[in-house]
Amino acid sequence: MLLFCEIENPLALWEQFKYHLSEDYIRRLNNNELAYNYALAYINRYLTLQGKSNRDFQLPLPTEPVEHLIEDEYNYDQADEQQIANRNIPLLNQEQRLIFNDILLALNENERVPHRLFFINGIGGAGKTFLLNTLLAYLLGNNHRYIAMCYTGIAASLLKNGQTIHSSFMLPVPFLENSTSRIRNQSTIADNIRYSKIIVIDEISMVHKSIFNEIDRKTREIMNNDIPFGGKIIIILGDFRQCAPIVPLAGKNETISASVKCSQLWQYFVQYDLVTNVRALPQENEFKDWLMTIGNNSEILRRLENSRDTIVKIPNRIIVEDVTESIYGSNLTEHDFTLLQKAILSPLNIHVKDINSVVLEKLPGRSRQYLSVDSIIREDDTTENAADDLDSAWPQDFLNSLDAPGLPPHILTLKIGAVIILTKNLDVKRGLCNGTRLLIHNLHENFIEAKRVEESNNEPSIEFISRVDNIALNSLDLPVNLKRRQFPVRLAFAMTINKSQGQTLNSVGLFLPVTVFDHGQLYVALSRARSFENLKIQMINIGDRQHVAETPNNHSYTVNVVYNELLQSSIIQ
Ligand SMILES: Nc1ncnc2c1ncn2[C@@H]1O[C@H](COP(=O)(O)OP(=O)(O)OP(=O)(O)O)[C@@H](O)[C@H]1O
Repeated sequence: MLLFCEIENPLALWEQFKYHLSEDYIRRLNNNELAYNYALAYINRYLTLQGKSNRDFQLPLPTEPVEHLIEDEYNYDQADEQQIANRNIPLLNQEQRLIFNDILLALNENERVPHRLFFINGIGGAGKTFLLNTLLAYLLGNNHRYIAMCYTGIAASLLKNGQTIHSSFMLPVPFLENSTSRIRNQSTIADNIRYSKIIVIDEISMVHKSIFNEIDRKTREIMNNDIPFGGKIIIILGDFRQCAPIVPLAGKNETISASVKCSQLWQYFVQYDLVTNVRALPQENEFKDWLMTIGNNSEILRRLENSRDTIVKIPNRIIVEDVTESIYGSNLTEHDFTLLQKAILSPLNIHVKDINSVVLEKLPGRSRQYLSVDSIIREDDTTENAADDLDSAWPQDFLNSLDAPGLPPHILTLKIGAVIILTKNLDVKRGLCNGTRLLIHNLHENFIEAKRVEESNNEPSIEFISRVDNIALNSLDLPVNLKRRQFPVRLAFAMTINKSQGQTLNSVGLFLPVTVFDHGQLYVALSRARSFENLKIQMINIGDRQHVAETPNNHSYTVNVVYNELLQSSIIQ
Protein backbone atom coordinates (compact mmCIF):
# COMPACT_ATOMS: atom_id res chain seq x y z
CA MET A 1 0.00 0.00 0.00
CA LEU A 2 2.78 2.42 0.87
CA LEU A 3 4.55 1.79 -2.39
CA PHE A 4 1.68 1.72 -4.83
CA CYS A 5 -1.39 3.39 -3.34
CA GLU A 6 -0.36 6.95 -2.41
CA ILE A 7 -1.91 6.79 1.05
CA GLU A 8 -2.70 10.27 2.28
CA ASN A 9 -1.77 9.77 5.92
CA PRO A 10 0.43 6.68 6.48
CA LEU A 11 1.10 7.65 10.08
CA ALA A 12 -2.62 7.65 10.94
CA LEU A 13 -2.94 4.26 9.25
CA TRP A 14 0.00 2.93 11.26
CA GLU A 15 -1.45 4.27 14.51
CA GLN A 16 -4.82 2.69 13.74
CA PHE A 17 -3.50 -0.74 12.77
CA LYS A 18 -0.14 -1.06 14.51
CA TYR A 19 -1.48 -3.63 16.97
CA HIS A 20 -2.70 -5.89 14.15
CA LEU A 21 0.47 -5.36 12.11
CA SER A 22 2.61 -6.33 15.10
CA GLU A 23 0.46 -9.19 16.41
CA ASP A 24 2.98 -11.96 15.72
CA TYR A 25 5.75 -10.06 17.47
CA ILE A 26 3.46 -9.16 20.41
CA ARG A 27 2.64 -12.82 20.94
CA ARG A 28 6.29 -13.78 20.79
CA LEU A 29 7.81 -10.91 22.79
CA ASN A 30 5.03 -10.08 25.22
CA ASN A 31 6.00 -6.44 25.01
CA ASN A 32 3.92 -4.15 22.79
CA GLU A 33 6.42 -1.31 22.43
CA LEU A 34 9.24 -3.66 21.45
CA ALA A 35 6.90 -5.47 19.05
CA TYR A 36 6.01 -2.15 17.35
CA ASN A 37 9.73 -1.53 16.89
CA TYR A 38 10.14 -4.90 15.25
CA ALA A 39 7.21 -4.22 12.91
CA LEU A 40 8.59 -0.80 11.97
CA ALA A 41 11.99 -2.34 11.32
CA TYR A 42 10.37 -4.99 9.17
CA ILE A 43 8.46 -2.40 7.12
CA ASN A 44 11.62 -0.34 6.75
CA ARG A 45 13.60 -3.33 5.49
CA TYR A 46 10.92 -4.14 2.93
CA LEU A 47 10.85 -0.52 1.74
CA THR A 48 14.65 -0.44 1.53
CA LEU A 49 14.50 -3.21 -1.07
CA GLN A 50 12.41 -0.83 -3.19
CA GLY A 51 14.75 2.11 -2.68
CA LYS A 52 12.60 3.83 0.00
CA SER A 53 12.50 4.01 3.78
CA ASN A 54 9.95 4.71 6.54
CA ARG A 55 11.04 8.35 6.41
CA ASP A 56 9.70 8.72 2.86
CA PHE A 57 6.23 8.04 4.26
CA GLN A 58 6.55 10.02 7.50
CA LEU A 59 6.54 6.74 9.42
CA PRO A 60 8.74 6.48 12.53
CA LEU A 61 11.92 4.47 12.45
CA PRO A 62 12.38 1.92 15.26
CA THR A 63 13.41 3.67 18.47
CA GLU A 64 15.63 0.74 19.43
CA PRO A 65 18.17 -0.95 17.17
CA VAL A 66 16.23 -4.12 16.39
CA GLU A 67 16.98 -4.18 12.64
CA HIS A 68 19.45 -7.02 13.05
CA LEU A 69 16.99 -9.03 15.16
CA ILE A 70 14.04 -9.27 12.77
CA GLU A 71 13.72 -12.51 10.86
CA ASP A 72 16.16 -12.90 8.14
CA GLU A 73 14.97 -12.26 4.59
CA TYR A 74 16.35 -15.74 4.14
CA ASN A 75 13.54 -18.00 5.04
CA TYR A 76 14.98 -21.47 5.42
CA ASP A 77 15.51 -24.44 7.61
CA GLN A 78 19.10 -25.63 7.41
CA ALA A 79 18.26 -29.32 7.92
CA ASP A 80 15.55 -29.22 5.23
CA GLU A 81 17.94 -27.61 2.79
CA GLN A 82 20.61 -30.20 3.52
CA GLN A 83 18.05 -32.89 2.81
CA ILE A 84 17.07 -31.33 -0.52
CA ALA A 85 20.71 -31.03 -1.53
CA ASN A 86 21.42 -34.65 -0.49
CA ARG A 87 18.44 -35.85 -2.51
CA ASN A 88 19.22 -33.82 -5.65
CA ILE A 89 23.01 -33.97 -5.90
CA PRO A 90 23.04 -37.68 -6.90
CA LEU A 91 20.45 -36.87 -9.59
CA LEU A 92 22.62 -34.29 -11.39
CA ASN A 93 23.53 -35.40 -14.89
CA GLN A 94 27.13 -35.29 -16.10
CA GLU A 95 26.95 -31.73 -17.45
CA GLN A 96 25.26 -30.43 -14.30
CA ARG A 97 27.65 -32.32 -12.01
CA LEU A 98 30.76 -30.87 -13.65
CA ILE A 99 29.46 -27.35 -13.07
CA PHE A 100 28.33 -28.10 -9.51
CA ASN A 101 31.71 -29.61 -8.59
CA ASP A 102 33.70 -26.75 -10.13
CA ILE A 103 31.64 -24.18 -8.24
CA LEU A 104 32.27 -26.03 -4.96
CA LEU A 105 36.00 -26.19 -5.73
CA ALA A 106 36.00 -22.43 -6.36
CA LEU A 107 34.06 -21.94 -3.11
CA ASN A 108 36.73 -23.87 -1.25
CA GLU A 109 39.44 -21.91 -3.07
CA ASN A 110 40.83 -25.12 -4.53
CA GLU A 111 43.58 -24.35 -7.04
CA ARG A 112 42.11 -26.82 -9.55
CA VAL A 113 39.47 -24.17 -10.29
CA PRO A 114 41.25 -20.83 -10.19
CA HIS A 115 38.42 -18.90 -11.88
CA ARG A 116 35.55 -17.40 -9.91
CA LEU A 117 33.37 -16.17 -12.75
CA PHE A 118 31.11 -18.84 -14.33
CA PHE A 119 28.88 -18.49 -17.38
CA ILE A 120 26.39 -21.36 -17.75
CA ASN A 121 25.21 -21.45 -21.33
CA GLY A 122 22.00 -23.44 -21.29
CA ILE A 123 19.21 -24.13 -23.74
CA GLY A 124 15.65 -24.16 -22.39
CA GLY A 125 14.83 -27.32 -20.44
CA ALA A 126 18.49 -28.24 -19.87
CA GLY A 127 18.02 -28.20 -16.10
CA LYS A 128 19.45 -24.77 -15.21
CA THR A 129 16.83 -24.10 -12.54
CA PHE A 130 17.21 -27.62 -11.12
CA LEU A 131 20.99 -27.23 -10.92
CA LEU A 132 20.72 -23.76 -9.38
CA ASN A 133 18.19 -24.74 -6.75
CA THR A 134 20.32 -27.77 -5.85
CA LEU A 135 23.33 -25.50 -5.45
CA LEU A 136 21.34 -22.94 -3.42
CA ALA A 137 19.99 -25.71 -1.15
CA TYR A 138 23.57 -26.93 -0.66
CA LEU A 139 24.71 -23.41 0.24
CA LEU A 140 21.86 -22.86 2.72
CA GLY A 141 22.39 -26.35 4.13
CA ASN A 142 25.97 -25.34 4.88
CA ASN A 143 25.06 -21.85 6.12
CA HIS A 144 26.66 -20.01 3.21
CA ARG A 145 25.01 -16.79 2.15
CA TYR A 146 24.27 -16.03 -1.49
CA ILE A 147 22.35 -13.58 -3.65
CA ALA A 148 20.16 -15.03 -6.40
CA MET A 149 18.76 -12.54 -8.85
CA CYS A 150 17.02 -12.54 -12.20
CA TYR A 151 16.08 -9.93 -14.75
CA THR A 152 12.35 -10.67 -14.43
CA GLY A 153 10.30 -11.18 -11.29
CA ILE A 154 8.78 -14.35 -12.76
CA ALA A 155 12.16 -16.08 -13.03
CA ALA A 156 13.16 -14.75 -9.60
CA SER A 157 10.11 -16.36 -8.03
CA LEU A 158 11.36 -19.79 -9.22
CA LEU A 159 14.63 -19.50 -7.27
CA LYS A 160 14.99 -19.98 -3.55
CA ASN A 161 15.18 -16.46 -2.06
CA GLY A 162 15.29 -15.08 -5.60
CA GLN A 163 14.86 -11.36 -6.25
CA THR A 164 14.97 -9.10 -9.27
CA ILE A 165 18.32 -7.54 -10.12
CA HIS A 166 16.81 -4.09 -9.67
CA SER A 167 15.72 -4.73 -6.10
CA SER A 168 18.82 -6.76 -5.09
CA PHE A 169 21.13 -3.92 -6.11
CA MET A 170 18.61 -1.09 -5.65
CA LEU A 171 18.94 0.07 -9.23
CA PRO A 172 16.77 2.93 -10.44
CA VAL A 173 14.12 2.22 -13.08
CA PRO A 174 14.76 3.02 -15.85
CA PHE A 175 18.49 2.40 -15.51
CA LEU A 176 20.29 4.96 -17.66
CA GLU A 177 23.88 4.92 -18.91
CA ASN A 178 25.24 6.71 -15.81
CA SER A 179 22.71 5.55 -13.21
CA THR A 180 24.13 3.99 -10.06
CA SER A 181 23.05 1.61 -7.33
CA ARG A 182 21.40 3.32 -4.34
CA ILE A 183 22.78 0.87 -1.80
CA ARG A 184 24.51 2.63 1.08
CA ASN A 185 27.72 0.87 2.04
CA GLN A 186 26.74 0.78 5.73
CA SER A 187 23.27 -0.70 5.12
CA THR A 188 21.96 -4.21 5.79
CA ILE A 189 21.70 -4.81 2.04
CA ALA A 190 25.39 -3.96 1.64
CA ASP A 191 26.16 -6.33 4.53
CA ASN A 192 24.21 -9.04 2.80
CA ILE A 193 26.33 -8.57 -0.33
CA ARG A 194 29.49 -8.36 1.77
CA TYR A 195 28.85 -11.71 3.48
CA SER A 196 27.51 -13.54 0.42
CA LYS A 197 30.03 -15.83 -1.19
CA ILE A 198 28.12 -16.34 -4.40
CA ILE A 199 26.05 -14.05 -6.60
CA VAL A 200 23.83 -15.68 -9.22
CA ILE A 201 22.40 -13.72 -12.17
CA ASP A 202 19.86 -15.64 -14.26
CA GLU A 203 18.42 -14.51 -17.65
CA ILE A 204 21.74 -12.83 -18.40
CA SER A 205 21.01 -12.40 -22.13
CA MET A 206 18.39 -9.77 -21.21
CA VAL A 207 20.63 -7.81 -18.83
CA HIS A 208 21.99 -4.53 -20.15
CA LYS A 209 25.78 -4.19 -20.09
CA SER A 210 25.60 -1.01 -17.99
CA ILE A 211 23.66 -2.85 -15.24
CA PHE A 212 26.24 -5.66 -15.30
CA ASN A 213 29.08 -3.13 -15.03
CA GLU A 214 27.33 -1.34 -12.17
CA ILE A 215 26.94 -4.59 -10.21
CA ASP A 216 30.68 -5.10 -10.63
CA ARG A 217 31.48 -1.50 -9.57
CA LYS A 218 29.21 -1.59 -6.54
CA THR A 219 30.48 -4.98 -5.38
CA ARG A 220 34.10 -3.82 -5.61
CA GLU A 221 33.15 -0.70 -3.62
CA ILE A 222 31.37 -2.73 -0.92
CA MET A 223 34.25 -5.22 -0.74
CA ASN A 224 36.76 -2.38 -0.77
CA ASN A 225 39.00 -3.98 -3.40
CA ASP A 226 39.61 -3.76 -7.12
CA ILE A 227 38.99 -7.36 -8.17
CA PRO A 228 36.19 -8.11 -10.69
CA PHE A 229 32.93 -8.32 -8.74
CA GLY A 230 34.87 -7.78 -5.52
CA GLY A 231 36.31 -11.31 -5.70
CA LYS A 232 32.92 -13.03 -5.30
CA ILE A 233 31.96 -16.17 -7.16
CA ILE A 234 29.61 -14.98 -9.90
CA ILE A 235 27.38 -17.43 -11.72
CA ILE A 236 25.56 -16.05 -14.75
CA LEU A 237 23.11 -18.16 -16.74
CA GLY A 238 21.19 -17.69 -19.93
CA ASP A 239 20.47 -18.51 -23.55
CA PHE A 240 21.69 -15.84 -25.96
CA ARG A 241 19.39 -17.17 -28.68
CA GLN A 242 16.62 -15.44 -26.75
CA CYS A 243 15.71 -11.74 -26.85
CA ALA A 244 18.52 -9.30 -26.16
CA PRO A 245 18.39 -6.29 -23.79
CA ILE A 246 15.67 -3.84 -24.78
CA VAL A 247 17.11 -0.58 -26.07
CA PRO A 248 14.42 1.80 -27.35
CA LEU A 249 14.70 2.48 -31.11
CA ALA A 250 17.95 0.54 -31.30
CA GLY A 251 19.38 -0.92 -34.47
CA LYS A 252 21.50 -4.04 -34.71
CA ASN A 253 24.75 -2.43 -33.52
CA GLU A 254 23.21 -0.74 -30.49
CA THR A 255 21.46 -3.97 -29.48
CA ILE A 256 24.68 -5.98 -29.73
CA SER A 257 26.62 -3.32 -27.92
CA ALA A 258 24.11 -3.38 -25.02
CA SER A 259 24.77 -7.09 -24.40
CA VAL A 260 26.90 -8.16 -21.44
CA LYS A 261 29.05 -9.97 -24.00
CA CYS A 262 30.34 -6.51 -24.95
CA SER A 263 31.31 -5.67 -21.38
CA GLN A 264 35.03 -5.61 -20.55
CA LEU A 265 34.16 -8.10 -17.80
CA TRP A 266 33.00 -10.81 -20.22
CA GLN A 267 36.58 -11.95 -20.91
CA TYR A 268 36.96 -13.15 -17.30
CA PHE A 269 34.03 -15.59 -17.44
CA VAL A 270 34.60 -19.29 -18.06
CA GLN A 271 31.85 -20.89 -20.14
CA TYR A 272 30.11 -24.18 -19.25
CA ASP A 273 27.51 -25.70 -21.56
CA LEU A 274 24.26 -27.42 -20.65
CA VAL A 275 23.11 -28.83 -23.97
CA THR A 276 21.05 -31.90 -23.06
CA ASN A 277 17.36 -31.14 -22.99
CA VAL A 278 16.18 -32.99 -19.89
CA ARG A 279 12.60 -31.89 -20.31
CA ALA A 280 11.85 -33.05 -23.86
CA LEU A 281 10.07 -36.36 -24.35
CA PRO A 282 11.55 -38.63 -27.06
CA GLN A 283 8.67 -37.83 -29.45
CA GLU A 284 9.48 -34.13 -29.07
CA ASN A 285 13.09 -34.40 -30.21
CA GLU A 286 12.29 -33.52 -33.83
CA PHE A 287 10.66 -30.32 -32.57
CA LYS A 288 13.62 -29.49 -30.33
CA ASP A 289 16.07 -30.01 -33.20
CA TRP A 290 14.02 -27.69 -35.40
CA LEU A 291 13.96 -25.07 -32.65
CA MET A 292 17.75 -25.20 -32.49
CA THR A 293 17.99 -24.52 -36.23
CA ILE A 294 15.79 -21.44 -35.70
CA GLY A 295 17.72 -20.26 -32.61
CA ASN A 296 21.10 -20.76 -34.29
CA ASN A 297 19.78 -19.67 -37.70
CA SER A 298 21.56 -22.70 -39.09
CA GLU A 299 19.11 -23.69 -41.85
CA ILE A 300 18.56 -20.60 -43.92
CA LEU A 301 16.33 -20.90 -46.99
CA ARG A 302 17.77 -17.69 -48.44
CA ARG A 303 19.09 -14.27 -47.48
CA LEU A 304 17.18 -11.10 -48.26
CA GLU A 305 19.03 -8.60 -50.37
CA ASN A 306 20.17 -5.41 -48.61
CA SER A 307 18.88 -6.70 -45.32
CA ARG A 308 20.23 -8.35 -42.17
CA ASP A 309 17.19 -10.66 -42.20
CA THR A 310 17.13 -14.27 -43.33
CA ILE A 311 14.30 -16.49 -44.50
CA VAL A 312 13.53 -19.81 -42.82
CA LYS A 313 11.10 -22.62 -43.63
CA ILE A 314 7.96 -23.21 -41.56
CA PRO A 315 6.43 -26.71 -41.72
CA ASN A 316 3.10 -26.52 -43.55
CA ARG A 317 1.46 -28.79 -40.99
CA ILE A 318 1.47 -26.07 -38.32
CA ILE A 319 0.08 -23.31 -40.56
CA VAL A 320 -3.58 -22.42 -39.89
CA GLU A 321 -5.98 -19.88 -41.41
CA ASP A 322 -7.37 -18.52 -38.17
CA VAL A 323 -5.08 -18.89 -35.19
CA THR A 324 -7.63 -17.43 -32.73
CA GLU A 325 -10.13 -20.09 -33.70
CA SER A 326 -7.47 -22.84 -33.62
CA ILE A 327 -6.29 -22.00 -30.13
CA TYR A 328 -9.51 -20.88 -28.45
CA GLY A 329 -12.35 -22.43 -30.52
CA SER A 330 -15.70 -20.64 -30.93
CA ASN A 331 -16.88 -20.41 -27.34
CA LEU A 332 -15.09 -20.08 -24.06
CA THR A 333 -16.41 -20.95 -20.64
CA GLU A 334 -15.84 -19.16 -17.36
CA HIS A 335 -13.48 -20.64 -14.77
CA ASP A 336 -11.58 -22.70 -17.35
CA PHE A 337 -8.06 -22.97 -15.96
CA THR A 338 -6.71 -24.53 -19.15
CA LEU A 339 -6.91 -21.01 -20.61
CA LEU A 340 -3.88 -20.10 -18.48
CA GLN A 341 -1.87 -22.63 -20.48
CA LYS A 342 -2.74 -21.05 -23.83
CA ALA A 343 -1.66 -17.85 -25.54
CA ILE A 344 -1.39 -16.24 -28.93
CA LEU A 345 1.86 -14.37 -29.52
CA SER A 346 2.52 -11.59 -31.99
CA PRO A 347 5.37 -9.11 -32.60
CA LEU A 348 3.37 -5.88 -32.12
CA ASN A 349 1.05 -4.59 -29.41
CA ILE A 350 -1.62 -3.33 -31.82
CA HIS A 351 -2.30 -6.85 -33.10
CA VAL A 352 -2.18 -8.28 -29.58
CA LYS A 353 -4.89 -5.84 -28.51
CA ASP A 354 -7.14 -6.81 -31.42
CA ILE A 355 -6.87 -10.52 -30.64
CA ASN A 356 -7.58 -9.89 -26.96
CA SER A 357 -10.81 -8.08 -27.84
CA VAL A 358 -11.88 -10.88 -30.20
CA VAL A 359 -11.25 -13.61 -27.61
CA LEU A 360 -12.97 -11.62 -24.85
CA GLU A 361 -16.09 -11.58 -27.03
CA LYS A 362 -16.06 -15.38 -27.02
CA LEU A 363 -16.53 -15.45 -23.25
CA PRO A 364 -20.12 -15.48 -21.99
CA GLY A 365 -21.31 -12.78 -19.60
CA ARG A 366 -21.17 -9.00 -19.52
CA SER A 367 -17.96 -7.11 -19.62
CA ARG A 368 -17.04 -4.45 -17.10
CA GLN A 369 -14.99 -1.35 -17.85
CA TYR A 370 -12.55 0.31 -15.51
CA LEU A 371 -11.23 3.76 -16.41
CA SER A 372 -7.90 5.02 -15.17
CA VAL A 373 -7.16 8.40 -13.66
CA ASP A 374 -4.12 9.86 -15.38
CA SER A 375 -1.87 12.74 -14.36
CA ILE A 376 1.56 14.18 -14.96
CA ILE A 377 4.10 13.53 -12.20
CA ARG A 378 4.97 16.82 -10.57
CA GLU A 379 8.17 17.73 -8.82
CA ASP A 380 7.73 18.14 -5.06
CA ASP A 381 8.34 21.89 -5.32
CA THR A 382 5.83 22.57 -8.14
CA THR A 383 3.84 25.73 -7.33
CA GLU A 384 0.07 25.84 -7.72
CA ASN A 385 0.35 28.05 -10.79
CA ALA A 386 2.90 25.77 -12.42
CA ALA A 387 0.64 22.79 -11.66
CA ASP A 388 -2.28 24.54 -13.41
CA ASP A 389 -0.03 25.22 -16.40
CA LEU A 390 0.94 21.55 -16.52
CA ASP A 391 -2.70 20.48 -16.41
CA SER A 392 -3.65 22.71 -19.32
CA ALA A 393 -0.57 21.72 -21.34
CA TRP A 394 -1.34 18.01 -20.91
CA PRO A 395 -5.14 17.59 -21.05
CA GLN A 396 -6.80 14.45 -19.65
CA ASP A 397 -7.97 13.23 -23.07
CA PHE A 398 -4.43 13.26 -24.34
CA LEU A 399 -3.06 11.47 -21.27
CA ASN A 400 -5.82 8.87 -21.53
CA SER A 401 -4.85 8.16 -25.14
CA LEU A 402 -1.27 7.26 -24.18
CA ASP A 403 -0.23 3.67 -24.25
CA ALA A 404 3.16 2.33 -23.25
CA PRO A 405 4.51 -1.15 -22.77
CA GLY A 406 4.21 -2.06 -19.12
CA LEU A 407 1.37 0.39 -18.51
CA PRO A 408 -2.21 -0.88 -18.08
CA PRO A 409 -4.70 0.65 -20.54
CA HIS A 410 -6.83 3.70 -19.74
CA ILE A 411 -9.96 1.71 -20.59
CA LEU A 412 -9.62 -1.74 -19.08
CA THR A 413 -12.39 -4.03 -20.29
CA LEU A 414 -12.64 -7.31 -18.38
CA LYS A 415 -14.97 -10.26 -17.91
CA ILE A 416 -15.16 -13.07 -15.39
CA GLY A 417 -13.14 -15.96 -16.84
CA ALA A 418 -10.72 -13.74 -18.77
CA VAL A 419 -6.96 -14.30 -18.64
CA ILE A 420 -4.98 -11.30 -17.39
CA ILE A 421 -1.29 -10.61 -16.88
CA LEU A 422 0.21 -8.45 -14.14
CA THR A 423 2.11 -5.42 -15.42
CA LYS A 424 3.99 -4.80 -12.17
CA ASN A 425 5.94 -6.80 -9.61
CA LEU A 426 3.51 -6.80 -6.68
CA ASP A 427 5.14 -9.47 -4.50
CA VAL A 428 8.01 -11.43 -6.04
CA LYS A 429 8.34 -13.77 -3.06
CA ARG A 430 4.72 -14.89 -3.52
CA GLY A 431 5.13 -15.13 -7.28
CA LEU A 432 2.94 -12.09 -8.06
CA CYS A 433 5.23 -10.60 -10.65
CA ASN A 434 5.18 -8.54 -13.78
CA GLY A 435 4.29 -11.33 -16.24
CA THR A 436 2.24 -13.56 -13.88
CA ARG A 437 -0.94 -14.77 -15.62
CA LEU A 438 -4.19 -15.15 -13.71
CA LEU A 439 -7.83 -16.02 -14.40
CA ILE A 440 -10.48 -13.51 -13.33
CA HIS A 441 -12.74 -15.02 -10.71
CA ASN A 442 -14.83 -11.97 -9.85
CA LEU A 443 -14.95 -8.28 -10.64
CA HIS A 444 -15.74 -5.67 -8.00
CA GLU A 445 -15.88 -1.89 -7.91
CA ASN A 446 -12.54 -1.49 -6.15
CA PHE A 447 -10.76 -4.80 -6.55
CA ILE A 448 -10.43 -7.82 -8.79
CA GLU A 449 -10.44 -11.40 -7.57
CA ALA A 450 -8.20 -13.55 -9.72
CA LYS A 451 -6.93 -17.10 -9.46
CA ARG A 452 -3.64 -18.61 -10.40
CA VAL A 453 -2.24 -22.11 -10.36
CA GLU A 454 1.19 -22.44 -8.81
CA GLU A 455 3.52 -25.06 -10.23
CA SER A 456 4.11 -26.63 -6.83
CA ASN A 457 0.46 -26.68 -5.94
CA ASN A 458 -2.44 -27.75 -8.15
CA GLU A 459 -5.04 -25.98 -6.01
CA PRO A 460 -5.63 -22.51 -7.47
CA SER A 461 -4.96 -19.71 -5.02
CA ILE A 462 -7.06 -16.58 -4.98
CA GLU A 463 -5.47 -13.14 -5.23
CA PHE A 464 -6.98 -9.70 -4.65
CA ILE A 465 -5.76 -6.96 -6.92
CA SER A 466 -6.44 -3.30 -6.23
CA ARG A 467 -5.75 -0.11 -8.17
CA VAL A 468 -2.21 1.23 -7.88
CA ASP A 469 -0.22 4.08 -9.36
CA ASN A 470 1.49 2.88 -12.51
CA ILE A 471 4.33 5.09 -13.60
CA ALA A 472 5.61 5.41 -17.16
CA LEU A 473 9.12 6.80 -16.72
CA ASN A 474 10.85 7.94 -19.92
CA SER A 475 8.94 5.36 -21.96
CA LEU A 476 6.53 7.66 -23.76
CA ASP A 477 8.90 9.86 -25.69
CA LEU A 478 7.51 12.86 -23.81
CA PRO A 479 9.33 15.48 -21.72
CA VAL A 480 7.15 14.55 -18.74
CA ASN A 481 6.32 11.34 -16.90
CA LEU A 482 2.85 9.88 -16.64
CA LYS A 483 1.11 8.41 -13.60
CA ARG A 484 -1.87 6.15 -14.29
CA ARG A 485 -4.07 4.97 -11.42
CA GLN A 486 -5.45 1.69 -12.64
CA PHE A 487 -5.45 -2.06 -11.87
CA PRO A 488 -1.94 -3.21 -12.87
CA VAL A 489 -3.22 -5.74 -15.38
CA ARG A 490 -3.82 -6.26 -19.10
CA LEU A 491 -5.80 -8.91 -20.94
CA ALA A 492 -3.52 -11.81 -21.84
CA PHE A 493 -5.25 -14.21 -24.20
CA ALA A 494 -2.63 -12.76 -26.51
CA MET A 495 0.67 -11.06 -25.69
CA THR A 496 3.71 -9.71 -27.44
CA ILE A 497 6.55 -12.13 -28.13
CA ASN A 498 8.92 -10.14 -25.94
CA LYS A 499 6.51 -10.34 -23.02
CA SER A 500 6.18 -14.11 -23.47
CA GLN A 501 9.88 -14.78 -22.74
CA GLY A 502 10.00 -17.01 -19.67
CA GLN A 503 6.39 -18.25 -19.96
CA THR A 504 5.70 -21.98 -20.26
CA LEU A 505 2.57 -22.80 -22.26
CA ASN A 506 0.80 -25.94 -23.42
CA SER A 507 -0.82 -24.43 -26.47
CA VAL A 508 0.78 -21.64 -28.47
CA GLY A 509 -0.51 -19.65 -31.42
CA LEU A 510 1.76 -17.35 -33.36
CA PHE A 511 0.12 -14.54 -35.34
CA LEU A 512 2.40 -12.93 -37.92
CA PRO A 513 0.60 -10.10 -39.74
CA VAL A 514 4.09 -8.54 -39.77
CA THR A 515 7.33 -10.48 -39.57
CA VAL A 516 9.54 -10.54 -36.47
CA PHE A 517 12.01 -7.65 -36.32
CA ASP A 518 14.37 -8.27 -33.44
CA HIS A 519 17.03 -10.76 -32.42
CA GLY A 520 15.65 -14.03 -31.04
CA GLN A 521 11.96 -13.19 -31.38
CA LEU A 522 11.06 -16.12 -33.63
CA TYR A 523 12.99 -18.56 -31.40
CA VAL A 524 11.39 -17.22 -28.21
CA ALA A 525 7.89 -17.42 -29.70
CA LEU A 526 8.31 -20.98 -31.05
CA SER A 527 10.10 -22.27 -27.96
CA ARG A 528 7.14 -21.38 -25.72
CA ALA A 529 5.58 -24.58 -27.20
CA ARG A 530 6.81 -28.09 -26.44
CA SER A 531 5.93 -29.90 -29.65
CA PHE A 532 4.62 -29.35 -33.18
CA GLU A 533 1.22 -30.62 -31.98
CA ASN A 534 0.61 -27.65 -29.70
CA LEU A 535 1.93 -24.93 -31.98
CA LYS A 536 -0.14 -23.15 -34.65
CA ILE A 537 0.95 -20.26 -36.89
CA GLN A 538 -1.14 -17.83 -38.90
CA MET A 539 0.86 -15.78 -41.42
CA ILE A 540 -0.04 -13.18 -44.00
CA ASN A 541 1.77 -13.10 -47.33
CA ILE A 542 4.27 -10.22 -47.39
CA GLY A 543 6.13 -10.18 -50.71
CA ASP A 544 9.37 -12.13 -50.52
CA ARG A 545 9.54 -11.83 -46.71
CA GLN A 546 6.77 -14.19 -45.73
CA HIS A 547 4.61 -16.63 -47.62
CA VAL A 548 2.08 -19.39 -47.00
CA ALA A 549 2.45 -22.36 -49.34
CA GLU A 550 -0.37 -22.88 -51.84
CA THR A 551 0.44 -26.51 -52.50
CA PRO A 552 1.82 -29.15 -50.12
CA ASN A 553 5.04 -29.23 -52.13
CA ASN A 554 5.70 -25.52 -51.68
CA HIS A 555 7.49 -24.06 -48.70
CA SER A 556 5.89 -21.74 -46.21
CA TYR A 557 8.48 -19.29 -44.95
CA THR A 558 9.06 -16.24 -42.80
CA VAL A 559 11.80 -13.89 -41.60
CA ASN A 560 14.18 -14.86 -38.81
CA VAL A 561 16.36 -12.22 -37.16
CA VAL A 562 19.45 -13.58 -35.42
CA TYR A 563 22.53 -11.51 -34.62
CA ASN A 564 25.25 -14.12 -34.94
CA GLU A 565 27.59 -11.94 -32.90
CA LEU A 566 25.44 -12.58 -29.82
CA LEU A 567 25.83 -16.34 -30.26
CA GLN A 568 29.62 -16.23 -30.42
CA SER A 569 31.53 -16.91 -27.24
CA SER A 570 32.99 -13.41 -27.33
CA ILE A 571 32.41 -10.30 -29.40
CA ILE A 572 35.34 -8.38 -30.83
CA GLN A 573 34.32 -4.73 -31.11
N1 LIG B 1 19.21 -33.96 -13.00
C1 LIG B 1 17.90 -33.93 -13.00
N2 LIG B 1 17.21 -34.94 -12.44
C2 LIG B 1 15.86 -34.95 -12.42
N3 LIG B 1 15.09 -34.00 -12.98
C3 LIG B 1 15.72 -32.98 -13.56
C4 LIG B 1 17.15 -32.89 -13.59
N4 LIG B 1 17.48 -31.75 -14.23
C5 LIG B 1 16.32 -31.15 -14.57
N5 LIG B 1 15.27 -31.89 -14.18
C6 LIG B 1 13.84 -31.61 -14.41
O1 LIG B 1 13.70 -31.27 -15.81
C7 LIG B 1 12.78 -30.21 -16.00
C8 LIG B 1 13.49 -29.03 -16.72
O2 LIG B 1 14.51 -28.51 -15.89
P1 LIG B 1 14.63 -26.95 -15.53
O3 LIG B 1 13.29 -26.33 -15.34
O4 LIG B 1 15.63 -26.86 -14.43
O5 LIG B 1 15.25 -26.44 -16.91
P2 LIG B 1 15.65 -24.96 -17.34
O6 LIG B 1 16.95 -25.08 -18.06
O7 LIG B 1 15.60 -24.05 -16.16
O8 LIG B 1 14.48 -24.65 -18.35
P3 LIG B 1 13.91 -23.25 -18.88
O9 LIG B 1 15.09 -22.44 -19.31
O10 LIG B 1 13.01 -23.64 -20.01
O11 LIG B 1 13.15 -22.66 -17.72
C9 LIG B 1 12.26 -29.83 -14.63
O12 LIG B 1 11.06 -30.54 -14.40
C10 LIG B 1 13.36 -30.35 -13.68
O13 LIG B 1 12.86 -30.67 -12.39
